[in-house]
Amino acid sequence: MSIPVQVKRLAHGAGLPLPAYATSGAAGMDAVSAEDVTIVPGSRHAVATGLALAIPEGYEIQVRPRSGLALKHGITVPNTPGTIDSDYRGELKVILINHGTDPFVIARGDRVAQLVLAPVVQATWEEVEELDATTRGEGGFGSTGGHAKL
Ligand SMILES: O=c1ccn([C@H]2C[C@H](O)[C@@H](COP(=O)(O)OP(=O)(O)OP(=O)(O)O)O2)c(=O)[nH]1
Ligand SMILES: [Mg+2]
Repeated sequence: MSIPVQVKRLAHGAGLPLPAYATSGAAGMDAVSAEDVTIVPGSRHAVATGLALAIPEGYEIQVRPRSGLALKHGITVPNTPGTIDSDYRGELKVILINHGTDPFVIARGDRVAQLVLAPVVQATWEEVEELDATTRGEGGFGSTGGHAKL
């Protein structure tokens, strides 16, 4: 299933490929950098994509890390999954952080993250005095234990 999403190339995005699915079953479209930039160990950068979007109402785009960059270079998205709201018309940027030991060199055109289109359900609060009882109750944060019963 696919739905149309409007995309506008900004001036510095000219000539770059649009985010694309690498295979027919890919969940995410790989987005490319519109800039040459080096991220030194421990630092962050909002990488320009040269793109602005109009995502249909009722959907969002999630910005997720690429596992290859995470495994090989310690490069990830600190706010993962980044949220691109349907009403955002500014430039889509990919925030990256270098958890590795070496400077990470990005060249314009490098695929830096993946974009996943996802449906959004908004909540309306229904405030109550009492919540229903459950088996879990207030237990959380490891309350069910950690070791599998072998
Ligand atoms: O990785 C990201 C995350 C966000 N955005 C843009 C699109 C999104 O719609 C907007 C706001 O993002 P978010 O709500 O995560 O940030 P905020 O810190 O809450 O800022 P704001 O007050 O603008 O909502 O910034 C990006 O381009 N890349
Ligand atoms: Mg916000």
